[in-house]
Amino acid sequence: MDINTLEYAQKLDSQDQLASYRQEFYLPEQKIYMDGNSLGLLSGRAERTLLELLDSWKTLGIDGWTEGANPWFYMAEQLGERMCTLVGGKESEVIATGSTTTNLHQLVSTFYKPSGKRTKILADELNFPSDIYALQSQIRLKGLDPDEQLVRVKSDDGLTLDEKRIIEAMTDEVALIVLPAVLYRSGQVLNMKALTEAANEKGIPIGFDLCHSIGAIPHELHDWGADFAFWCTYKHLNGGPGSVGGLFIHERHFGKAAGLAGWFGSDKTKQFDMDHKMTAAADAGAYQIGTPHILSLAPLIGSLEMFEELGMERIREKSLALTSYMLECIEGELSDYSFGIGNPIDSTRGGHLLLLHEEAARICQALKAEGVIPDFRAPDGIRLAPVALYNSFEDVWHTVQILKRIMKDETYKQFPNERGVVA
Ligand SMILES: Cc1ncc(COP(=O)(O)O)c(C=O)c1O
Ligand SMILES: Nc1ccccc1C(=O)C[C@H](N)C(=O)O
Repeated sequence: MDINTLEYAQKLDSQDQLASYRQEFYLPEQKIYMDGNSLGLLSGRAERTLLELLDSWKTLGIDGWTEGANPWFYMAEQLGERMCTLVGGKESEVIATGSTTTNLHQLVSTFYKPSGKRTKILADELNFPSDIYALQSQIRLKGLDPDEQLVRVKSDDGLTLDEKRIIEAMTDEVALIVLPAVLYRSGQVLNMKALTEAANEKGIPIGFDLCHSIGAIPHELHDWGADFAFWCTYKHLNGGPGSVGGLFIHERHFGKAAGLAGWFGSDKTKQFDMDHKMTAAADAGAYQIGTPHILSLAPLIGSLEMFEELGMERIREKSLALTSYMLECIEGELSDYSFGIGNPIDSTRGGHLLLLHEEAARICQALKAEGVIPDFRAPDGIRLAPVALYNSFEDVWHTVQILKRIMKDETYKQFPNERGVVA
C-alpha cells in the first residue's frame, strides 16, 4: 500500500495501542495541533484535578494545606515522587517546584563555585536563550565577566551538537556544565550518559535542561550519575500554561546548602517552628523556595496518571513511529519545495521535527490559516510535534498534505514573511 495515502495512515491508527488516549484530550476543533512541544493540550483528567483543587479551596480555606484528597502542603513532594520515573531518579531526588529558569538559577547558585583556575561555565551556542541569560547573570553575581567565563560549544551546522566536542571542552578551567537534553530547535537528543560519564570523570558538576525531553524520551539520571536537572511541565507533560516545573538533584548531594534558600525548603516537621536557623529538608525538597503555586500544580495530578499507565518506553515508541511516518511523508510529498530537514533523522531525534525553509515564517502563517498549528523558530524553522498521547497518524498525513497544497498553490505568499509576537 502507498504510504502517502489516507488509508495507510488510518491503518497505522487502527494498529496504534495508544489511540484511545486521544479521547482524553480537548483537541482544538477543526484544527490539527502540532505544537505540543511548546504547550501541551488540556486533558479531561488535568481539568478534573484542577477543578477539585478549586473546590478544596472553596470548601476548606486554610485547612486545604493539610486536609482534603490532596493536602496542598505535601503536593510538591508527592508530584516529585510521581515524576521521578520520567527522569530516572529516586523518589527523594525529584521535587515539583519553580519554573525552568528559576530552577536553573537555584541549581547554578548551589553548584557554581568558581575558585582558582576553575571558574568557567560550559554551555553551548544552541541553548535556549533563557538558560544563557540565567548563566550570564549567575556569573555576574560572582563578580565575573560572562564574556570570559561562559563557554559556548560551537555547532558545525547551526542545528546539532557533537558530544565529542563538548567533552573536549571539559577542561580544568570548567567549574560547571549545563546542557539541554533535547535541543529546542533541531530536537537532537544529546547522549546524556556519555556526557555525564566524562564530566564525572573530570569531577565537574553537570546538569541538564529537560524541557523538551521530559515526557518525550526516557531518562536514567540517577544511574548515569547526573548531578542535577530541571524542566517545565507545560510541554509534553500537559500541565497547562506556566504549570510548576521540576528539578532533580542526585542523592549524593543531599545536604548541600541551597544557593537560594526559603522556608519551603525546610524539613516539613520543622517549617512552622518559625526558627531563624533553617533546618533544610534532607532531600530534593530542600531546593524549594517559597509557597508552591498550588493552582499550577493541580493539573499535573491528573495529567501524570497517563504517563504512569503507559510508561515512557511505549510513549517513546509511538512518538518515534509518528515522526518516522512524518519524515517518510515529507520525503515522498515535499521534495519539490526546497525544504531542509533540521532534525537528526536517526533515533537521536526527540519528540519534534524541524523543517527548514527560507519562507518558514509565512509558511507557518499559511499552515495556521489552514488549521494546522506548528510553531516558527527564527530564522527559518518550522517545528512540528506529533505527540504520542493525542496525535494520530492521520493528523500527520493531513499536515503533510496541507503543507504540500500551500506550497503548490503558493498561498503562503499572501502572508508577510515575519514572525508573530509569540512565535
Ligand atoms: C529548553 C528550554 N529552556 C528554558 C525554557 C524557559 O522556560 P521557563 O520560561 O518556563 O522558565 C524553555 C521554554 O520556554 C525551553 O524550551
Ligand atoms: N513558555 C512559553 C511561553 C509562551 C510561548 C512559548 C513558550 C515556550 O515554552 C517556548 C518553548 N520553550 C520553545 O521551545 O520555544
